[in-house]
Amino acid sequence: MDPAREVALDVLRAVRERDAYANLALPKLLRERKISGRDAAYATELTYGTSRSQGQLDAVIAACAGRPVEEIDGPILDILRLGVYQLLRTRTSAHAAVDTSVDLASAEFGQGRAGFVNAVLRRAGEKTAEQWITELAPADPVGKLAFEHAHPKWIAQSFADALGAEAGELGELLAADDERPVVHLVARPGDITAEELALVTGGEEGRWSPYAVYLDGGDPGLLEPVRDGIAGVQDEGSQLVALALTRAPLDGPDQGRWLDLCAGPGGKAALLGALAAIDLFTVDAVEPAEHRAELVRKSTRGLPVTVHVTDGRDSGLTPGYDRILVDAPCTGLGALRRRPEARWRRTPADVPELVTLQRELLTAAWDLLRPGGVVVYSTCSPHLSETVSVVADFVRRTGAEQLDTRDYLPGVTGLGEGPSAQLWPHRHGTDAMFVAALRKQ
Ligand SMILES: C[S@@+](CC[C@H](N)C(=O)[O-])C[C@H]1O[C@@H](n2cnc3c(N)ncnc32)[C@H](O)[C@@H]1O
Repeated sequence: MDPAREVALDVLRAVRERDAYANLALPKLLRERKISGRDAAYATELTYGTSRSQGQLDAVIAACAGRPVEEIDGPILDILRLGVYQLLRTRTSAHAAVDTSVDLASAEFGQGRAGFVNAVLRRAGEKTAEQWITELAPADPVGKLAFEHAHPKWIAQSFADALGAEAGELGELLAADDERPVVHLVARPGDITAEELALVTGGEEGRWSPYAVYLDGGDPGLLEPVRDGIAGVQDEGSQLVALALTRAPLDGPDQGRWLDLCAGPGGKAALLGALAAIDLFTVDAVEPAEHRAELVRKSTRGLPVTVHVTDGRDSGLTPGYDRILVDAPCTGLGALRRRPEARWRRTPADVPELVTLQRELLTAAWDLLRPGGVVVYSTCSPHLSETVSVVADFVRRTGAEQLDTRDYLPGVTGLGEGPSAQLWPHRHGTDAMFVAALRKQ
C-alpha cells in the first residue's frame, strides 16, 4: 500500500474518532513515518482536501450508496471519502482511486466491505464533479454556492450576512477560503525591518502591515530570523489588529500601560510588546490556560510583557490601562483556511456561548480601562453575532464612543461601511478578522 494514502486515512480517522486537528496530526505522522517529498505533498493534499470537502463528498457517497452516511461505518466512510475526493477533486486516475480504496478496505475489513467500497466508488466515478454538483446542490443561491465550495450552509450564510450589500462576492470568498494560505511573517519592530526580513528570507514585503513579509513556501520554522525570535509567523490581519490598538487616539497622554486580555498563544502580545518596548511602555498579558500562557511567555521573551495566568473576566489586575486588546475566543470562522476540518466540526450552537463570553470579556476590559483609554475588540470570525452585535449591544449599555477603526488601518481598502472594520481572505489575503475600537468617555 502506498504511504501517502495510508497516512491520509489514519489522519482522517483520528479527526473523526478523536477530534484530532488534521494540521497537527498530519505533520506528526509524516515525521514519524519519515515520509517526505512528493509522498508528503500528496498525503497533505489528500488529507486537507478530503477534510475540507467532507459535506460535498458525503452527499455524493449517500447518493451512490443509497443510504445516509450516518448509516455507514466510520472507518469505511473514511475510505469512501478519500476515494471520492481523489475521483472528483484530483487528477488521480479513476482506476488508481478505486483500486487503492478497495485494497485499503479489503486489507482491514475483508472482501464483503471491499465490494461495497468498489460499488460506491464506481458509481461516483460515472459523473464529473460538476455533474454531481448540478445534480445534488440545493436550488437556493447561498445553499448552492455553499455546496459547490464545500462549506456548511450556515457558515456560508453567516459570510453572506457579514458581506451585506457585497454578498455577490460570496463565491469568491468561499473559493479563497479553500486556498492554502500564503505564510505571513512578522518582522519584530526594533529588531529587523520587513525590507530586511524579505531580503533574508527571499520573501516579499506585505501589502498592508509595515511589518509583514509573504513567504512563497517552505517551513518558516527553519528560517534563521524565526529561530532567533526576531521574526515570527503571523497572519497579516492579526498584525493589523495589534497595530490598530496602538494607533487609535486616546484622550490625554499615553502613560504606557497596555493590556492584552486574551493573549494565548501570544502572536499579538509579541507585536504589542515589541512596539511598547520602543517607547519604554509595558504590556500585561492575560491567558487562563497554563499551556497557552507558556506559549505567550515564549513568544514575548525579552520584551516588556508580563504574563498573568488568570481568567480575563476576573483578573484582579489594577485598573487604569491606556490601551486594552480583547482578541476574544470565537468560532474561528474567519480562519477556516488554516483548519481543514473545522468547518464541519463547528455548529451554530457554538455561537451563543461564545457571545456570552465575548460580552463578559469586553465588559471586564472596560472596567480596567482609564477614562479616555481605548479598547480594541477583535475576532477571527466575521459572524455578525460575534462582531457587530456584540459591539452594538456594548455601546448601547455603556455609551462607549465607537471610533472609525478604518482610520487606524491606513491604506487598507474594502473594510466595509464602518465604524468597525472587517478584513476578508478574498479581498485582503488575510484571515477574516473583525476589529472595532471603542473609547471611554
Ligand atoms: C483568539 S485567541 C487569542 C489569540 C492571541 N491574541 C494571539 O494573537 O496569539 C483567544 C484566547 O483567549 C483565551 N481565553 C479563553 N477564555 C478566556 C477568558 N475567560 N479570559 C481570558 N482569555 C480567555 C483562549 O485560551 C485563547 O488563547
